[in-house]
Amino acid sequence: MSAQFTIDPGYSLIIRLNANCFHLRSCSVFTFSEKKTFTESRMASYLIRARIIGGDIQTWLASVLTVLLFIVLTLNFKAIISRLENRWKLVRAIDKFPGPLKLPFIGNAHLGLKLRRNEQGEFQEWMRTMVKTWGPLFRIWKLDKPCIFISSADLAINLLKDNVIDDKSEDVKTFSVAIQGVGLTALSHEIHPKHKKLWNKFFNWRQLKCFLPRINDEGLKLVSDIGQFAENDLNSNGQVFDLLHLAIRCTFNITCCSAFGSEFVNTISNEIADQYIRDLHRVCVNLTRREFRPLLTPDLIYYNTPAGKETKICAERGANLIKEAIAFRRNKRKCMDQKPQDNEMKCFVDHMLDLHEQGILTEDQLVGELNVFFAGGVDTSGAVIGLVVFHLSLYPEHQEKVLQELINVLGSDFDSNNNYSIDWHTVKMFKHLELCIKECLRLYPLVPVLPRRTTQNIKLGDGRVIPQGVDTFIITDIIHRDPKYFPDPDEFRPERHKEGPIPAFMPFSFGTRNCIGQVLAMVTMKTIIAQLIMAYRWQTTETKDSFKCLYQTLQVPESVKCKIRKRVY
Ligand code: HEM
Repeated sequence: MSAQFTIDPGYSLIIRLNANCFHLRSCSVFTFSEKKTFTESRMASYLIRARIIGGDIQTWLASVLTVLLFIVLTLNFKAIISRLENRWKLVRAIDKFPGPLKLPFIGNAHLGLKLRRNEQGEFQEWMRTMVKTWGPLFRIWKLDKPCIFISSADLAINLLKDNVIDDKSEDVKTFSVAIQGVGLTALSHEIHPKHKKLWNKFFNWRQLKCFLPRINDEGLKLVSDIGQFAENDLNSNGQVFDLLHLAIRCTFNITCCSAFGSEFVNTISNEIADQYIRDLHRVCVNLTRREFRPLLTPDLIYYNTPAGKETKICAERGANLIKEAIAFRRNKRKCMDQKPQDNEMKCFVDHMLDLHEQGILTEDQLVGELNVFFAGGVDTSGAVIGLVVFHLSLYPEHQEKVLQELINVLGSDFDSNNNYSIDWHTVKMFKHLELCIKECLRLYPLVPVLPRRTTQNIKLGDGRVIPQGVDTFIITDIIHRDPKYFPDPDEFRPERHKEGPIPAFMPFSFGTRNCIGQVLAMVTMKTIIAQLIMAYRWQTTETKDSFKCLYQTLQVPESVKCKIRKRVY
């Protein structure tokens, strides 16, 4: 006799489909409006129906997904295997280079935790210790990403010359996104050449010559501004002041003028300019720190930390200034009868707006390129002016030599009112000054680490390979003190550059990603320093050992404490 089941009205028969491997809510429901009695065989037929029309929507979805996943996995099996194989090859290739013990999942991320929290020197010390411990070619695992650090001068020269590390490392790209400045510095090696050509059209001699009068004016303004600190009495104690900020403020105006035109410079108050300089500094410090703490890599984590929030605010303020400047120039162009022609004083924004109007640049690219130009020009030349004046104060014999050269070159242009202006022709004749600038850039390269990425597999002499797509950092700071190329490397000896270019000297880098602003920077630095040296006799209260640089994206002096006395001719 078969068993019987009774179900009252309103009750449901729920049949669970245990066959389902996902253990989802895989049930079939039969609801009855009147009392029902089933025999065992009838119940079995319900069971079969339930299996056939099978479960609810999730069950169907899960089954479909399973099938799809299966198809995708089968089709991509080869790709997955080849990815795993590539990863394995990459790990094997990178681990042939020496480096600290790597931990599972985090690699060497824990090393960043050891960095001291002070800004000055922490990364330099870290870098020097690593080079001492692991040699001129070592690797670091930043979470799962490998990085190769190079401080061998010969290898660096070859890599830069052969243009095989012409992409930019991940951190440059992150940096550019953070400052809303995805421009020339961060572009991938595929599109970079096209944009460099666009920039090069602007950076020609004729164009740069047009900026000299403005550079002269800003230099004279600086000379006049620091007049308040000058001592006339030979023996009295002069007032000590910090030249660094004033010099950066001067190059801020020069960059602003070459980027956006002199009308826009005149609309910028001291507060806004100072704020921009401070913001740029904070962003550089914060983002460099972030690079050394890979656990802060995800934006979601970083931008919720105090440093991340500060970075965002500072970067946004900077980008807004650039957008304001573009809007200002657009309005100005609307009011102009004629746009400036090529042989007239054209600022960088005009050049870029022309390209935008021709459909060559998008609005984002326009903002990005101008942001890079501005950030690239503000902190750089100003910091080096401070650096050079400090060294000329520390080594009075070189200050005297520079002065004699200036007097010889400028001749009758050099009148008693200090109303001299330096032209394109004379600036090239400041030879000893140029040697001093080069020697300062050797001892304190402004970009102490060149952050690149390999664009192909690079086979080294000993058979090891740096695979394509690996972040590669060239430590110019150490290369510039290689005794093979620079005997007595810690000595300030400008004459070492007299014989012509030294291959391991790379303050502006070389190859396709070299500094596009180097001529503008050199002309600016030479003009301003010449004016400062002609107007005043410089002394410093610091010593070679007490002088400190901040070592982050850029290596800039912490301060340049000086005393000056007006020169009488
Ligand atoms: C003393 C002053 C300067 C120094 C020492 C300097 C140094 C450098 C270095 C070393 C690089 C190459 C980084 C690399 O190889 O990865 C570079 C790139 C660059 N610099 Fe300068 N720079 C200076 C001034 C300027 C100025 C005044 C500007 C602009 C107005 C500028 C704009 C740029 C740009 C746009 C790049 C990227 C070039 C590219 O990727 O093709 N720099 N600079």
